[in-house]
Order: sequence, then structure tokens, then C-alpha cells
Amino acid sequence: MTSTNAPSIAFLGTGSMGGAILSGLVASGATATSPVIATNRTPEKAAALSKLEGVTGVALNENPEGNREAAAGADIILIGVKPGMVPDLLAEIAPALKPGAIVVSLAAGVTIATFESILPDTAIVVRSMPNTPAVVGRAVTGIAPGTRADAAAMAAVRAVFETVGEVLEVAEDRIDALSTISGSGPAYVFALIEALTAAAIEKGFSPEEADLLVQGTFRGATELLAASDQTPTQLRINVTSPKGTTERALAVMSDAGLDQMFIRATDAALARAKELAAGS
Ligand SMILES: NC(=O)C1=CN([C@@H]2O[C@H](COP(=O)(O)OP(=O)(O)OC[C@H]3O[C@@H](n4cnc5c(N)ncnc54)[C@H](O)[C@@H]3O)[C@@H](O)[C@H]2O)C=CC1
Ligand SMILES: O=C(O)[C@@H]1CCC=N1
Repeated sequence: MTSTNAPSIAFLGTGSMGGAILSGLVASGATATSPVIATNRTPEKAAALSKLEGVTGVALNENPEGNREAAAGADIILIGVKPGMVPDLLAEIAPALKPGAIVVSLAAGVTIATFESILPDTAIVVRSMPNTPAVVGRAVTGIAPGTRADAAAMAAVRAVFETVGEVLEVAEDRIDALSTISGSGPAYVFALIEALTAAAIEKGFSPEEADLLVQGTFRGATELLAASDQTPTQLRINVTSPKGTTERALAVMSDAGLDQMFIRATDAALARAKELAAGS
């Protein structure tokens, strides 16, 4: 532990997801008192990471020992590489880990069993599934304990993710399902925004006008939901005048199978997680 008693953290693989968590941590002020090492491949990205307060960026293309060195000094190591790269990275850092180091997976699909089969018995594994709104402190992160993760380890990992949003602890057998909802979820929301924006442009609005209308509506609706004590169902009903225009639009969405579409979409994501678990 550092002199602040905050755990020292290493990010191995600082791309979209690792970078989102890191920038959320920086924005929270956490890295000012508890410095972080963040590895990635290129010197350009490492230089950009090093500009963040309390962050040392390491370029593996310049320092091939970077992952091992970062892991050796860390209490909590976040594994932020693509799922297919995880086993090689774990094998690389395994000999360097401090006893009791907590290794946190960000990877979709890769199981705790895979992590624990490669890492030493002294390492504690926690599987997580965050999402990119971590950048603005609005992540939703699922965490699941490995076989050696006790309450103290889970509390330490929860504290990291609570810095960038909300945390839900689940058993590992729920984490792939959780990933299909909140891990992938921001992409579903952005896809809906893209589709409604295309509809606005089709109705004759300029792209700038369409962005204002659509993004303002998504922001307004979610902020209304957050501020309201009414359910999403009631808030939808409040917009939908009997025999009015919204009713017609929602009927089209219902006929197009909106509810079933999300079930099929999340089923497809779940099936892909099982493929990733099998290493494909
Ligand atoms: N993008 C997302 O919204 C989410 C991603 N995840 C998971 O996060 C992980 C990373 O995904 P993304 O950030 O989207 O990918 P990404 O491709 O944006 O980031 C991966 C990073 O790893 C670096 N890298 C490659 N080889 C490396 C190595 N040997 N050591 C250290 N760094 C290395 C790359 O330079 C890159 O910066 C994946 O396992 C994914 O399943 C989980 C939840 C959400
Ligand atoms: O698409 C993926 O595989 C990752 C996991 C959840 C969000 N992004």
C-alpha cells in the first residue's frame, strides 16, 4: 500500500474501457493522492496518459518489461486488453505479482477459472464488467468474486469502481448476462440516438438541428427519470396522449417487435460471451 493507504493501481491495457475508468478516476481526484501506472502499446498514447494527473503512461513498444514492472508494484491490477490477449498477458505478469495482489478482469467472456489457472495461488481474482460512462463518473459495473476473493478484496475493488459510478456485486454465473445489459448497453443507447437522428434528418432537419433535438431529448428524458419518483412506464404514459401522435409511433415500434428485439440482441451478446470463454 502507498503512504495514503490507498491501494496502488496498475492498468494493463488502457484503451476504450481501461482509459474510461482511468479518466473517471483522474476526474474524481483519486489519482492525485494515489498514483497509477497505465500501460499500452504506443509511445504517443503513453505520453497522453502521462499528462493526466497522477498517471504514468508506459509504452510497451519502448519498454517490453512495462507490464511486469507495473504489475510488480501494484496492489490492484486491472486487465484491460482484448479477451483473446488475456491469457498471454496473465502468463507474462504471473511471476511478478506481489502476494495478495488483486487482479481485476475487465474482459468480456474470460472466466475466473481461466485467470486462476494461469496466476499463482497467492493472487486474488475479481471479474468485473464496467461500462464506458465511467469517463463521466456514471459507470455501472458488475463485480464477481474469484475463489480467493474475500470481503476485504471485494471492498477494495468496489471502492475503485465506485469512484467512477455504481457497482453491483453478482456471482460469476451472472456476469455475462449483466454484460449484455450494462456492459454493451451504452452502445445500444448510442445506436438508438443514431437511428432517431437519421429519422430527424429524413424529416428535413439539418444534422446540427437533429443533434440538438435528439441528444437534448435523450438527456432530458434520462434526467427526468433520474429526478422523478415515477416509473419509466408512467413517464411514457405521461407523453402518450390517448388517440394522440405518440401512440401511433409506439404502435409501430411495438409491431416491429421492440421488446423481443432487445431479448434477441442480448441473447446474441450472451452467446458471443460463451464463445469468448471458450477462447474463440
Ligand atoms: N469497450 C467497452 O465498452 C468495454 C470493454 N470491456 C473489455 O475491456 C477490454 C478492452 O476493451 P477495449 O478497451 O474496448 O479495447 P481497446 O482495443 O480500446 O484497448 C485495448 C488496449 O490494450 C492495449 N494493449 C494491447 N496489447 C497489450 C498488452 N500486451 N499489454 C498491455 N496493453 C496492451 C492496446 O494498446 C489498447 O490500448 C476487453 O477485454 C473488453 O471485453 C468491458 C466492458 C466494456
Ligand atoms: O463488446 C464487447 O465485447 C465489450 C464487452 C461489453 C462491451 N464491450
